Amino acid sequence: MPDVDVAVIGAGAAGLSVAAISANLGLKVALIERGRMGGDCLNYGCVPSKALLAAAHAAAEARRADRLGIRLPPPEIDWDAVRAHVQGAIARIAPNDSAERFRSLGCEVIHASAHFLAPDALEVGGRRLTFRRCVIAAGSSPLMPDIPGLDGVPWLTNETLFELAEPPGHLIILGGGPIGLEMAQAHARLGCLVTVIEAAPSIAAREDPALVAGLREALRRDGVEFREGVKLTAVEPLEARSTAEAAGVVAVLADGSRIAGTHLLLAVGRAPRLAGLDLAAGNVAMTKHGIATRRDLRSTTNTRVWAVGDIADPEGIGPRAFTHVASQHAGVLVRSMLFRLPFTRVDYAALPRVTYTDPELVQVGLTEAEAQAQGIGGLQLRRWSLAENDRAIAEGRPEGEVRLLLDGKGRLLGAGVLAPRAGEMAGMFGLMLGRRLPLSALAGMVLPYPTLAEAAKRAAAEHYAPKLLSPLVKRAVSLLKHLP
Ligand SMILES: Cc1cc2nc3c(=O)[nH]c(=O)nc-3n(C[C@H](O)[C@H](O)[C@H](O)COP(=O)(O)OP(=O)(O)OC[C@H]3O[C@@H](n4cnc5c(N)ncnc54)[C@H](O)[C@@H]3O)c2cc1C
Ligand SMILES: NC(=O)c1ccc[n+]([C@@H]2O[C@H](COP(=O)([O-])OP(=O)(O)OC[C@H]3O[C@@H](n4cnc5c(N)ncnc54)[C@H](O)[C@@H]3O)[C@@H](O)[C@H]2O)c1
Repeated sequence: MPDVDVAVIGAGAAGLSVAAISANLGLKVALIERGRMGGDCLNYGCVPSKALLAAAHAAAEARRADRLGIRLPPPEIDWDAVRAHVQGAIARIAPNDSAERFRSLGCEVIHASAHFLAPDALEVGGRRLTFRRCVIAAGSSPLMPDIPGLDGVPWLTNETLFELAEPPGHLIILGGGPIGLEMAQAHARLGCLVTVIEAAPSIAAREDPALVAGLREALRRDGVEFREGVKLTAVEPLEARSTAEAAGVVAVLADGSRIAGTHLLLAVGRAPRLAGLDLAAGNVAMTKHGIATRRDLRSTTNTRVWAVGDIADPEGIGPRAFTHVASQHAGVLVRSMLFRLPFTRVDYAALPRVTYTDPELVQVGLTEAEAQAQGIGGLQLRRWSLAENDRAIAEGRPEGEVRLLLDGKGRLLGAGVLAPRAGEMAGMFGLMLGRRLPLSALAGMVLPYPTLAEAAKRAAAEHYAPKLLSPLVKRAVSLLKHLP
């Protein structure tokens, strides 16, 4: 008999969900974590980043309150108190992810590193643990770019950024993806100088360029400097010239320019945490993106093994590093691994992405560029500007836009939004795309007035407006008016 029914490697968002469901269904579960319970999202990712952004947004709100007739003095940033807020948010959520909670659910929680000994056995803290099924949920870590000089300078990643005892004087951020952009705005609004260096021609290159342009402008207003489409060729240490001056880093760019900063944040993507798992001993195939799985998240080479969360590389669609993907994966695993239901597959067609800047950038489904790359013809775009949304006007924030992408038959392919708190609209688009609802469902929805989400409804209604006001319809109405 194996020691456990399910061995879960990693207690981050993905591993915790799988362990909780398996234990609740009465299975014998070992949950193995070598670091902090809760993984990246709780300790070094979503929670601290959103808590820091909340403080930054409060400072920005105080600075721009005069647009509403409220004059406030410039906000004073108490860095220690901001850090206490960030750590307090983590501490408040931590009990949900704690070893105590998972023990109370019936899991054996083991604080150790796990690696494979055989296709049905792990070594965990010097002990051989045999399993019926193993779920690899070891996550991802920051990708280390190959930059000359990096060994000789101090640098930060999301694992160390939230522990800074003092605010950075000038934060240089390498990478203009969601981590880079969120942290750029957070630090700029908290009073730091910030420069973002992005090697690709544009920040957030995967997103709709029209919405990215609006976001870039908003971040510039906060004081963020951008260097896009230029590579970093080297980094050099910057010696402090006096005790009053901070030491730091000089970024040398391919165009010859040099940017001197106090801190360097690396935010150039993620790498799967494959090292040390000894996957060969477990007969588990990997790719450079993670554990090679089928679309039901089962290993392509070891039928006892599944992978979830950032480390899973499902064939044909690849990994996605989001906490909501980790929970989607857990749902797939319940059906595929526990209930053995056939035809269970991961599908990202309705997956929302939100960059939690202010305004927030949302994309659900395809962007225009992605649809064109797939060869989808007859594309139509329906837009509604937040400048024409009553709530946005009332709040003095008429900025941003909703962009709905439709196919030739008027079916929704994707939705992009730039607006304050736009993430709150993402679920609505996810439901539309996930359930393949017709566009008329959105256009005919009764939404509370005044809300920002009405901009989405108006964009959808734009699709029907020409038909509704056509000469044929007008003629029909003029005939119908004669009826009693
Ligand atoms: C700064 C930042 C902000 C983010 N913001 C968001 C956001 O707003 N929304 C969103 O959806 N996503 C966000 N993400 C992404 C999100 O954090 C990840 O997608 C999510 O944490 C992945 O969960 P996971 O369980 O796959 O991996 P992890 O959370 O990394 O957990 C894996 C765990 O496995 C452990 N482990 C690894 N190897 C072993 C081993 N051999 N033995 C034992 N234990 C092991 C690790 O210690 C770790 O705790 C953010 C990420 C970052 C970095
Ligand atoms: N709001 C959210 O949901 C959220 C927030 C943060 C992170 N995340 C997740 O974490 C993942 C990782 O985030 P990320 O921002 O580190 O990665 P990313 O891969 O999304 O973006 C990295 C950026 O760095 C650029 N880059 C790569 N190498 C470079 C170099 N040498 N010099 C300059 N630029 C370079 C890339 O072109 C890209 O724009 C995201 O893809 C996302 O899945 C999500």
